[in-house]
Amino acid sequence: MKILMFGRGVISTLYGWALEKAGNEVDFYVRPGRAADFGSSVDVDIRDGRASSKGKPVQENWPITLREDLEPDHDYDLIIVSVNHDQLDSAVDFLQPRVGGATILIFNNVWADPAAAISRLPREQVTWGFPGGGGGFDVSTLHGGIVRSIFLGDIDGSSRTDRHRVVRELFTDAEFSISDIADFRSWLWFHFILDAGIMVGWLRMGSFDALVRSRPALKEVVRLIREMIPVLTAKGGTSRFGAAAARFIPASVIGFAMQKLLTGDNLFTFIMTQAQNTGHNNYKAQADYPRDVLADARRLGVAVPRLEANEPAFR
Ligand SMILES: NC(=O)C1=CN([C@@H]2O[C@H](COP(=O)(O)OP(=O)(O)OC[C@H]3O[C@@H](n4cnc5c(N)ncnc54)[C@H](OP(=O)(O)O)[C@@H]3O)[C@@H](O)[C@H]2O)C=CC1
Ligand SMILES: CC(C)(CO)C(=O)C(=O)O
Repeated sequence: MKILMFGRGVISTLYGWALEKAGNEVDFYVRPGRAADFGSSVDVDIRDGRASSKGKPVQENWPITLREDLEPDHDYDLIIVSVNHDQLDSAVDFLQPRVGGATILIFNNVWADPAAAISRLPREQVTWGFPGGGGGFDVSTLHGGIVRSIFLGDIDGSSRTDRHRVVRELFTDAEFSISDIADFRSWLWFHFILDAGIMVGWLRMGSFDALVRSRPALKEVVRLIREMIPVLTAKGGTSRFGAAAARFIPASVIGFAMQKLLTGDNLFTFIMTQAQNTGHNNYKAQADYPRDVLADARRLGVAVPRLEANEPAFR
């Protein structure tokens, strides 16, 4: 398959690498003028969790093809968009006259209404997913990892199309396993709330390491997540299993489980540590999550006193 990764960010590079190794042709679209900054290869220093749960170490210099334009009659089969949630609008603006016959996979956080966010694209060409991996760039070296699982979801029937099936096959052929999510809009919003809670804790404690070492700080993250769930439902989402668990299981129990997961010798901890150590999550990237949830809470009249009390950390 001929694939265009939109941007040369962390997720697009990780999954572009995996998909090219699986036999696909992969190019990157970058903003005009950026190709020279990025150069013609990436130093990859990652763990590949498809073969083993701890991840097989990979270190290589990977030659890549960057392009600074995209003609409307291009012949890409698939365009994978993985940008920061506040960049999705501009990505859609760019792609709207240039979709051609390609399937678009939106593969990032979304806090807007997903259907509205892509309303300028041909709806039947759009599929939805979310990465399981992550990390960050240290200058031109990519540090992080991919886990075996990726998420593919349904928004308004999008998972019943042939295009969705082709995307599914692409990832399974590349040795990924798929977690299918029926109500992906609620899943995306719950995931965003999780990130918002973690980012408040991270900002307050000064680092991800400090956050995961502190049981009280993790407990506070759980309480924040719990408080934000009504924002998700006020937006029209439903309280899924994760949200229900966050609501009814005591914060101390979830805090304990989070600490076990986030300090353990596992690929997830490794990925988060790489994201932290490379400075991938700068202040803006962290503060955007709780700030956007708070803005919607205020707009929808949902009381979030705990989040408001933490506002100085992310204003
Ligand atoms: N990194 C991680 O550990 C994880 C990230 N995610 C999620 O995945 C998504 C992507 O994250 P990540 O890859 O880390 O982000 P990055 O900031 O590394 O990558 C985004 C890339 O998209 C480019 N881009 C954005 N808008 C445009 C545009 N209009 N034209 C051209 N290029 C554009 C950016 O370019 P520029 O720099 O020039 O703006 C950047 O290179 C986010 O939603 C994130 O929350 C999910 C799990 C883990
Ligand atoms: C891992 C994290 C919080 C930051 O890198 C992220 O972007 C995500 O999970 O959505």
